[in-house]
Amino acid sequence: MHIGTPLTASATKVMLLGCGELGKEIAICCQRLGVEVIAVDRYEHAPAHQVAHSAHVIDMTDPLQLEALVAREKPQWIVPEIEALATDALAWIEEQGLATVVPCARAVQLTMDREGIRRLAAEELGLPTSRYAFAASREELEAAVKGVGLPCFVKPTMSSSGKGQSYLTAPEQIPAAWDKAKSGGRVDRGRVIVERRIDFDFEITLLTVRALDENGRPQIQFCQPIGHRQEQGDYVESWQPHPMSARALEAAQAIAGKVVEALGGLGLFGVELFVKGDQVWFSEVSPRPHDTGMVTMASQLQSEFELHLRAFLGLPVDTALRRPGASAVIYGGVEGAGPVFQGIERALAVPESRLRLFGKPIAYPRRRMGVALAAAETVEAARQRARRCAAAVQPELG
Ligand SMILES: Nc1ncnc2c1ncn2[C@@H]1O[C@H](COP(=O)(O)OP(=O)(O)OP(=O)(O)O)[C@@H](O)[C@H]1O
Ligand SMILES: NCC(=O)N[C@@H]1O[C@H](COP(=O)([O-])[O-])[C@@H](O)[C@H]1O
Ligand SMILES: [Mg+2]
Repeated sequence: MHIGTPLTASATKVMLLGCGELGKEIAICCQRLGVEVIAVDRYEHAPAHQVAHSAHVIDMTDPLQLEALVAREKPQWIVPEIEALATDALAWIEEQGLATVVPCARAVQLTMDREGIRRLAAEELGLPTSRYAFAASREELEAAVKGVGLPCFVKPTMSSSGKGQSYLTAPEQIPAAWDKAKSGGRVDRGRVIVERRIDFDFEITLLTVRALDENGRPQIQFCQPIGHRQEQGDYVESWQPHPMSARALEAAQAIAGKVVEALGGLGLFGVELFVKGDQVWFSEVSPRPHDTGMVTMASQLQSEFELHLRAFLGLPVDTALRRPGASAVIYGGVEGAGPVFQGIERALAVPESRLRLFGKPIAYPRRRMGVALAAAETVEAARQRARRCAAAVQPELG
């Protein structure tokens, strides 16, 4: 392929829809290859806005605003980075041949909506998932919870990072769960999914890359499994590789391969799986780099962000592990504008550690503001280092 110089008529242009921590790293990878980055998000000074050639603030769930911006900027590639997007507009843009949606518009439409991806995985592909049902009112939710059984999770159909999610152990919790899903998701689509809780030993993200091989044919490759720990539906710590039995790994790769092949397009996908013994369940999949996959910046030859970019540009990819690694989340802790971070010297004194402070302009207690990364001889040592590094960083209001 040819890469045109940024800001020239022949520029290779990528439009990022969503400019959080994941988008910021994609933008940096684009910059390194001389690819022009148009960064779009719902608020000003989002992390990727700060490292892009141009920045826009629009309501990305409004199809008209999205279509107008694409018509003006004429990117070759559109890279969705967040769930809350007018995905039908992306399908229209792709259909009109205006831009290539990464990995492809259908994959984005299906995965950004829990109903689309769950029905594809369970009903069309026949993959093992938790029991589930959908509901569009409080009364339907009551029936859905009864059908699925307790304990269960209630989640808005369009959300991420645990937003609007509730864990139910008793029927009395249903009204509050409905209200939380309506008000706490990234977008209120009026529908929720009820999922029976899976009693797993551990959960993993299997980063799965669909990239062109040397003959120009799409081929699937896997990264080593990433283990992670979640609190309130949001990841707090991840590590790679996560040890698992050969049979479980084989089952995990088979599930991830089927889902990604069915979604299609070129790019990296974060396939979330639950594992108990040799048994594996599909949970969900992101059509883009995954938050738990930030660890790959410490553990792999090519990070998940570089892999995503290389894959959709049609460039060679290498999913090899470099060294065991871990990541630990740094939360806002405080609430307000212009947070500053104390303790950086102490944090970076941890061997083989690195920090990513995202530059989000506003902090709130449970907002992810940064991540500590570390590598070591073993996963356990890397986890300790990442945790130590993260714990040393103290966000404060400036
Ligand atoms: N059916 C389930 N059984 C057991 N645990 C679950 C189930 N659904 C969700 N969880 C727990 O909650 C976490 C978050 O759920 P899920 O991934 O669906 O939310 P999310 O909002 O999409 O989060 P993210 O954007 O971080 O992936 C899971 O990683 C898992 O720890
Ligand atoms: N699990 C999905 C995920 O991690 N998404 C990441 O969080 C950002 C939103 O953060 P914010 O809510 O703090 O603005 C998104 O833009 C993306 O980078
Ligand atoms: Mg998830």
